[in-house]
Amino acid sequence: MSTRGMLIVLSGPSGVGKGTVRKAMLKNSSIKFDYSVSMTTRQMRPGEVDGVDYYFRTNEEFEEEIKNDGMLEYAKYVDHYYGTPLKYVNQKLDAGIDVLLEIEVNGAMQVREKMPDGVFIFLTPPDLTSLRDRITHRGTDDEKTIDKRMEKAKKEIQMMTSYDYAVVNDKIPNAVEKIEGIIRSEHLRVARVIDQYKKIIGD
Ligand SMILES: Nc1nc2c(ncn2[C@@H]2O[C@H](COP(=O)(O)OP(=O)(O)O)[C@@H](O)[C@H]2O)c(=O)[nH]1
Ligand SMILES: Nc1ncnc2c1ncn2[C@@H]1O[C@H](COP(=O)(O)OP(=O)(O)O)[C@@H](O)[C@H]1O
Repeated sequence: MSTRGMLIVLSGPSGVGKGTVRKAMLKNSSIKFDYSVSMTTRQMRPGEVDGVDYYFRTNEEFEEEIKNDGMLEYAKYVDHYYGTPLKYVNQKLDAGIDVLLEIEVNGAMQVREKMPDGVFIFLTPPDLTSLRDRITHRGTDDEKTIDKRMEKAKKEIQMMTSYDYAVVNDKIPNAVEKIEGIIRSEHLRVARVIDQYKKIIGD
């Protein structure tokens, strides 16, 4: 029997660099995992692709998924729904593949309830000024939305205490290296590997 995959939850305020760090890990890292594409009702940004960046859905479609118990978790964030389709996550974990979720804090806390053996990592900015700079520099939000995201960011950073690990995204390679270290160590936890030793130590 193959060991079940590990669920890795990466959260952090909007603009901290979650997507950038995740893409860097998928591209270069020796760490293997699948990324769970989220569903959202927000508008597609230029360059985004349906099914790759998000599954872009209408409010009605999203609410139908919720009703059918199709979501592992979901939250409203700056007036839009965001959520994790449950089926994909379970399929991958059952196949022994690690899955990474990149989600905001309310959703992460729902996952904690349902899948407590996940690994919960909070990505933080070096400071609030650089967070604002990154969101502004990304050029995807107007001033009003940036203000909303910054207000939300302060509250989100307070939620850091509910996570297992905190990683500062000062430089992308540093953050990637730290997250890789966390994942490697988590794979060695006795609780995760004990099944492989049952033949030696008995039940
Ligand atoms: N709860 C939850 N949050 C999500 C999900 N997908 C994305 N988010 C979060 O929703 C917030 C807004 O996402 P988005 O509009 O793409 O902005 P960006 O992540 O700041 O580029 C971010 O904090 C995301 O991490 C999801 O499936 N569930
Ligand atoms: N370590 C970093 N230093 C400087 N800029 C960064 C860093 N990480 C990400 N960025 C930039 O910050 C902006 C927001 O990053 P993004 O990955 O979209 O954040 P998130 O997914 O958390 O909303 C992007 O323009 C990205 O290039």
